[in-house]
Amino acid sequence: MERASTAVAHQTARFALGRPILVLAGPGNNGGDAYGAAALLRDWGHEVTVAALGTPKSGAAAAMAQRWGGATVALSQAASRPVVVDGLFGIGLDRDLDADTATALCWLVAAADVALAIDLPSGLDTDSGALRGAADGYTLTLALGALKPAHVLHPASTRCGTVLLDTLGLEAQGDWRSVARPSLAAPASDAHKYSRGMVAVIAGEMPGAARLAASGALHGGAGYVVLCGASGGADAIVHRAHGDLDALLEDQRVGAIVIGPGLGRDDAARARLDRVLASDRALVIDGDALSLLGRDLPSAVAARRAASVLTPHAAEFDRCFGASAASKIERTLSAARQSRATIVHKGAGTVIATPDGKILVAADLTSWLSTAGTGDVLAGLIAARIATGGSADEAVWLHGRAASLAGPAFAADTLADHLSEAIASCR
Ligand SMILES: NC(=O)C1=CN([C@@H]2O[C@H](COP(=O)(O)OP(=O)(O)OC[C@H]3O[C@@H](n4cnc5c(N)ncnc54)[C@H](OP(=O)(O)O)[C@@H]3O)[C@@H](O)[C@H]2O)[C@@H](O)CC1
Ligand SMILES: [K+]
Repeated sequence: MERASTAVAHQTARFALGRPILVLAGPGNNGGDAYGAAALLRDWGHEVTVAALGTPKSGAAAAMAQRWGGATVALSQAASRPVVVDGLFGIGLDRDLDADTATALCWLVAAADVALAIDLPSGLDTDSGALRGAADGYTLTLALGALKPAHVLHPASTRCGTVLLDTLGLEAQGDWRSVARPSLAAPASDAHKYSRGMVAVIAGEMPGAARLAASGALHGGAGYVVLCGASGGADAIVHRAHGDLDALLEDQRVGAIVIGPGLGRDDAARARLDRVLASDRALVIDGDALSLLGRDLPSAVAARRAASVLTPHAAEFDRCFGASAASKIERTLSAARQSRATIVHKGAGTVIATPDGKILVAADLTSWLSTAGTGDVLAGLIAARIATGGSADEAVWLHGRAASLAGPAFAADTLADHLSEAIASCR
């Protein structure tokens, strides 16, 4: 707590630039950090007011309140100040903020020029990222010890402002990371279309979706893309008939296969899916393929010899793994272990988990991605990265970057056109 309050005081001083500071102190150790920071800031010459909610419950927090030693006002009576430091609740919040607390907090944060949250904005559920009365408008959140799921999971992450981490010298190593810009090399000087990575996309009832996936693969860096079961367009994608499926599955040059976008859910689709699942090719399983398998998916995929990547959105995830109140991070990790597959759990805040327990989170994806067809492009892009020796998280980063480059209200058809520029930024 000494280290936490010192870190909070330093960060507050950097942003306050001499302006009056209001510190909000709750009853737990988050409040302890707040009292300690208030005492330091006062000792450094800042004008500090403390608004208290309840009285400190732990010995450490009580000691910090004693160190402050000055007057406190009740939260409900606090006047706004240009700088507000929120130390009401952190990771110990276990129920919604009551209405009076939420109202006072929202008003004080909105009225401030700078609002800093200690560890987390008060009123966020740490593990699930749900809102439990939190205010909007924080400038920054100083995460203490380690990042928590609420810092990256939607909707909580949208309330944090800029998140800074102070590890406080603790060994609280998180088992997850943020998806980061990958380093991608240009193809080797002797590369040819097959060595660059060959991707096959299996089409079905709605060939447009499969074509989007093929386009994602082609523009995502694959050297050769086959679209199986859809007729031609004027591009570099090679078209094959459904009758060629078995030959494709035997072709050792095929580095990854996409199945699901526009596949359909009839008997023919199911038969194709079963043949593909039985192959020893790396698979990206998306859309209709996930829905066709439903609750049989974990065992069907776990039995495969080759790598599988599953790309469900929230409803598909529930369909395959069942609904649960656990956090998106926990659920995705458990699903990856169960199915022995990499899971790209899409949504506002995409969570990626691998069977060996690696977790990556992409928090800051543009909300313009929420349009039909972008998931198809992602499925093809993942296949391209895998076929070229890369990983699903590289594809998630490139997809997010291409979406940012595409600007507002883009159509999925044009998303792949921005992948070249996204890849160019990965040297
Ligand atoms: N752990 C570490 O390594 C470090 C932790 N550190 C700091 O400690 C913080 C965690 O402290 P914490 O565990 O005391 O929890 P905290 O968030 O202060 O609140 C719990 C209190 O609130 C209460 N309460 C709960 N919900 C409520 C509600 N809706 N409305 C009203 N009351 C509610 C609950 O009591 P209850 O009423 O349930 O009996 C309890 O009294 C952490 O975020 C970080 O800042 C750093 O100092 C250094 C390293
Ligand atoms: K807080």
